[in-house]
Amino acid sequence: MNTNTSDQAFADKVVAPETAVLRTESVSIYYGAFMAVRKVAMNIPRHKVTAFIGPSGCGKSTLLRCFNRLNDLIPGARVEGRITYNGIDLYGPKVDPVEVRRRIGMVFQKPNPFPKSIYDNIAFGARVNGIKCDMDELVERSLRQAALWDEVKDKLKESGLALSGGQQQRLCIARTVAIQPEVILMDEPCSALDPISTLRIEDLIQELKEQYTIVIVTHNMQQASRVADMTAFFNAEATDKGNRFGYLVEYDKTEKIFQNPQEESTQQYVSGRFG
Ligand SMILES: Nc1ncnc2c1ncn2[C@@H]1O[C@H](COP(=O)(O)OP(=O)(O)OP(=O)(O)O)[C@@H](O)[C@H]1O
Repeated sequence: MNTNTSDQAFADKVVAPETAVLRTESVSIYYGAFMAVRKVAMNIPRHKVTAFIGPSGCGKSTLLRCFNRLNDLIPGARVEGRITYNGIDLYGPKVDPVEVRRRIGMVFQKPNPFPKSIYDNIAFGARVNGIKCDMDELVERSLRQAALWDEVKDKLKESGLALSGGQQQRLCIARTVAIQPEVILMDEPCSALDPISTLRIEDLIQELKEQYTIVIVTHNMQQASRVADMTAFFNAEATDKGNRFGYLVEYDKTEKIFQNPQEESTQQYVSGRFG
């Protein structure tokens, strides 16, 4: 196990702390007594795409969910160590998790539009989050940002559920950007989509990073190499009790992870030899 990746000084060399939006300091994550993720120290840079890769069960989604406190909703889940967002302790006593989720949005594996019109999919979330503006303008701007406007502009009153899977996922991205977050977390956003829809979402991710910081979990190695500026490789290791905990093996520029990784296990994983 690479001990550097639990060391803050090392994390600060990979991504300078002043350029980081999110920062984990020796973060371990538990479900009850089970430690799912062990001692992660990493900085997520602003206006870049960071990919989390690694075999199933190594804790990628668990860590991602902690970035917007979605794990709070799972009984028994808890975080040890510190996660900061723009220098503020995300789990501090004065921090409102609802506000955290407004600033740090999430797009899930399976597109999950509301059973409402395309228009209301965007307007509803914006209203609930107290955004007061010209709603027509916000709907158009968000759909344009999600590269969906041209396909839906003539049917805004139709159900979001009537769209194709790829369109639904772009609608979910439009809904997320409408709330004007700073960070967008994506948990395998293309795994339920066909290759063409996948490429559209990947193009969209490239455009969105101009304005947002993106963290994406993906099992698709080519996707990570295509979209991510930084890549974190996680793996799982067995404990004496037979449990497996996830840990960060290596985190660096995507090019380095794919072409010249430091750790042998990273090399094996990115070349498809395990996982
Ligand atoms: N709600 C939960 N309650 C208890 N254990 C959980 C829960 N969610 C995840 N785990 C456990 O935490 C560990 C990490 O799971 P997680 O889903 O974060 O991994 P992952 O790397 O994202 O996997 P995958 O690539 O398969 O999605 C696994 O052992 C999993 O069984």
